[in-house]
Amino acid sequence: MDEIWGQACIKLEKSVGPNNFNHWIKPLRLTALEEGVARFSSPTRFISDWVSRHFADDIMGELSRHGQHIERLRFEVIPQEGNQSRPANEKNGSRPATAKEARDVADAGRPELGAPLDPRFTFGNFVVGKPNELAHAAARRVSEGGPVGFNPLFLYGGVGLGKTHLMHAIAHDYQQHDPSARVLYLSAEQFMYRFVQALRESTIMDFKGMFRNVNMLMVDDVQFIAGKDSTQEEFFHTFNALVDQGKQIVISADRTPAEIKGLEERIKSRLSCGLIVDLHPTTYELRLGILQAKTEVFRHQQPDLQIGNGVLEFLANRITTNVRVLEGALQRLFAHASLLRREITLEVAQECLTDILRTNDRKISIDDIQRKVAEHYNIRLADMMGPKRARNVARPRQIAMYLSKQLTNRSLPEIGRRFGGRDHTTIMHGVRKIEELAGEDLGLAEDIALLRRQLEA
Ligand SMILES: Nc1ncnc2c1ncn2[C@@H]1O[C@H](COP(=O)(O)OP(=O)(O)OP(=O)(O)O)[C@@H](O)[C@H]1O
Repeated sequence: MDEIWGQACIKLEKSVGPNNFNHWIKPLRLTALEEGVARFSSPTRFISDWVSRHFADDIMGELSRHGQHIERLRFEVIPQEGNQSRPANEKNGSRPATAKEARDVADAGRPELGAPLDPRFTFGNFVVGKPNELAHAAARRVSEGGPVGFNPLFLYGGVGLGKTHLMHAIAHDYQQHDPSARVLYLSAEQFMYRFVQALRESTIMDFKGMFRNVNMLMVDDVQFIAGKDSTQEEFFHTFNALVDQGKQIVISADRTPAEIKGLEERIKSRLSCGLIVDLHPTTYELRLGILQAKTEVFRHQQPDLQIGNGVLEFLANRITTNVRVLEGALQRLFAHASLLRREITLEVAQECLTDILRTNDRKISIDDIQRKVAEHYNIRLADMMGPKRARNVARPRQIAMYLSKQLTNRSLPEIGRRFGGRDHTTIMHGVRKIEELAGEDLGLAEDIALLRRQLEA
């Protein structure tokens, strides 16, 4: 049995990755193979549930490749010593989940319990620049293992700036330095989900055992547990138990611990004990660096990819919100280029990314639009807001309404207010009218395209 399982394990470690393997599959023992059923012993129910949900196909496939025809897995929980006892430094028991927590779990349906690591999120693929150099250096230091002067490492920053990427990179490298190390990475939402599930299924000791047995715990988006009292409490105990054992903790959030409303003071102070570093909004240079690096990778797969001069610079200039959007834009351009087998020129990029560019364009204001349109049609700026209904005034006003809708993030009522307190239905009518007319009148369509280009320049 041990030999068959040993051989299957060699393959499984490759197919599910070392982190998943060490966490979930390694603790299992194959005890019997009979009538299409593989029987295992597992130290906790948590592990067996997880394995049957996530890795059953891999295991059955692997065993079948070794001459066994396996259709089902069965688990018997045989607790290892210490798993049933309450951890020594745990003074409080677990509070029952609050109604809100139970509801959140129910609302989430049946979310994935685990969080596999993304193989693309490595240090090698992380572009370092001024805004993220400190976070990167701290992450590198933690990933080397050994005693680290700061625990936890708390990474924070706005959406899509690389927090998750850095956390996965830490986990990859840490695991590489010590392949037997157990790294547990999950989002705060998953932490809550697992906690509530453990309460419901009376497996809380397994839950505690699982979390206290890791070498490194990484919790992403910790702001999620704000206001969730029982989860916070459990998190607090887990945190303390690990820190007491000298285990490294890495946390991420969208703001500093002090700024997370609804987070208990004692947790805020614990989270602030280590090193708090932020990922600043990207600069033009960093965005360009990221675009160049990603283009380089893509060029390896598709050597004939042609990107015209200035396209990457244009994207770095115009898409300033977050790296995820920047990546999405680039992916779309690559897909476009490989389908049409055409060089990506500046014009192609502009056309292909109109929607992304539009929502990213914060620089265009309704004021700019009104001014530009008034100037173009030679009417007074005041006529944009005024009541005149003569066509030579009303039409440009509608064009300005249309462009305001297209080029800014303003809602119809907001646009209405900026056009002399008009109702949102008037704005909607104006927008539709222009869409309709532009479909029939080439001159008007060209006028609009010209205005748009001038505004976007
Ligand atoms: N410096 C960087 N170099 C290369 N890729 C980056 C960099 N920063 C971010 N990315 C990429 O941008 C995308 C978004 O990053 P990530 O998911 O890590 O953001 P996040 O800060 O965790 O966002 P959220 O707040 O939404 O969780 C990922 O695909 C990531 O690889």
